[in-house]
Amino acid sequence: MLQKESSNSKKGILLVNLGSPRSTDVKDVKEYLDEFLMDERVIDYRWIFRALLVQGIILKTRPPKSAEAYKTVWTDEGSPLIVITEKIRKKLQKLVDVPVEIGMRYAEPSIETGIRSLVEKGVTEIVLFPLYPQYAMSTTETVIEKAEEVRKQKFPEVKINYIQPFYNREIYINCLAESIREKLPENFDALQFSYHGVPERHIFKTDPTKTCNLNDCCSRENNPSHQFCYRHQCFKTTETVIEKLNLPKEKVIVSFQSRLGKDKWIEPYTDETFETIPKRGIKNLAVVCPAFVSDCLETLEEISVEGKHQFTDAGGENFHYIPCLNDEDRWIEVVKTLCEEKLNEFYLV
Ligand SMILES: C=CC1=C(C)c2cc3[nH]c(cc4nc(cc5[nH]c(cc1n2)c(C)c5CCC(=O)O)C(CCC(=O)O)=C4C)c(C)c3C=C
Ligand SMILES: [Fe+2]
Ligand SMILES: [Fe+2]
Repeated sequence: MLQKESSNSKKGILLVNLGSPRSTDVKDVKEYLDEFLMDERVIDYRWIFRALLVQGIILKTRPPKSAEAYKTVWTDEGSPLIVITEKIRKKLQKLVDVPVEIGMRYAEPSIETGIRSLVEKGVTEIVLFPLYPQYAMSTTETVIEKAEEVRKQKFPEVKINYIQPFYNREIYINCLAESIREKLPENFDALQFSYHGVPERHIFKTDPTKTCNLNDCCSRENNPSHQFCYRHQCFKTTETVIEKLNLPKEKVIVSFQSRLGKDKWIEPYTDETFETIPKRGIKNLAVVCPAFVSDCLETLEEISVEGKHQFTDAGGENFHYIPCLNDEDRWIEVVKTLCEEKLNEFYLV
């Protein structure tokens, strides 16, 4: 179906996610954080200042704390993020007749490892799928930059076609809405959409129009800045999902989690929201994290464990975490459709 008989080229799919440390040992967590935070698209300071902050400050204190957090979510098979990405791969592989591999932006299996595995199977044309619904410099952009660097240096004969952020694709929104609908508790006072945050500066930096003011601009229809505005894309995801769910806006909260450092990140902050909403009468809360397609440290520990404590300590009664899409069959169908669209584009060029 997807392999063209007459073509000499062989196609393949690479699913790319963020990546996790090799193990929960402090030295492995340190190595992972070093690679992650020294990425100029994550901590976007000049090299010398980034090195001073990351190697001089963060890596001196954070690794043991992060390692403890990872221990609370680690499974016998390994990091949830990698285990779930591998499950997605296996299910997708059953539905398509081209090889499917995974690659992580940080640590192993790396993007290079993934491309190499495909090349060893004879693949010359790759559809690379960054598994992030919304665009961010620290996610989609860094994945594409890294893959291009690896391709040019190690596999110049290979072509790569990139799947773009899919927050505005109806098939994805329908899938997410259905998944949430099935998991919502019968009674809840509010549904909170908690997205991973980014520093405000990142939004300004990637705005080609230099018009986004991080305010009403992000919610306005048809603004050319939206293509690279993570904040807009998170709001749009929420808006279209709640429309499908027929939920009134008054019952919905949007917030941004996981901030790091002293810079101003996009607001409101998830942890502060958990601590203030019980006082506004919200005692029964459902929470979903649509910036992640697979559960990971940031959902399983920061939200389901820490977030629940923050909410109940502040007077909240019931905290219901709604898992990510993970390897749900309807999500695998969406992954397949998005990959097939890009595989077919190879035939058009
Ligand atoms: C939408 C996805 C993500 C964005 C945007 C993002 C930006 C971002 N993250 C950090 C710092 C950290 N993130 C950490 C973990 C982590 N981040 C994402 C996704 C996004 N990050 C995921 C899926 C995970 C979990 C990985 C896992 O193994 O499960 C961590 C490490 C954990 C910790 O020590 O807290 C850090 C650090 C920055 C600075 C940033 C944007 C600038
Ligand atoms: Fe915006
Ligand atoms: Fe992160």
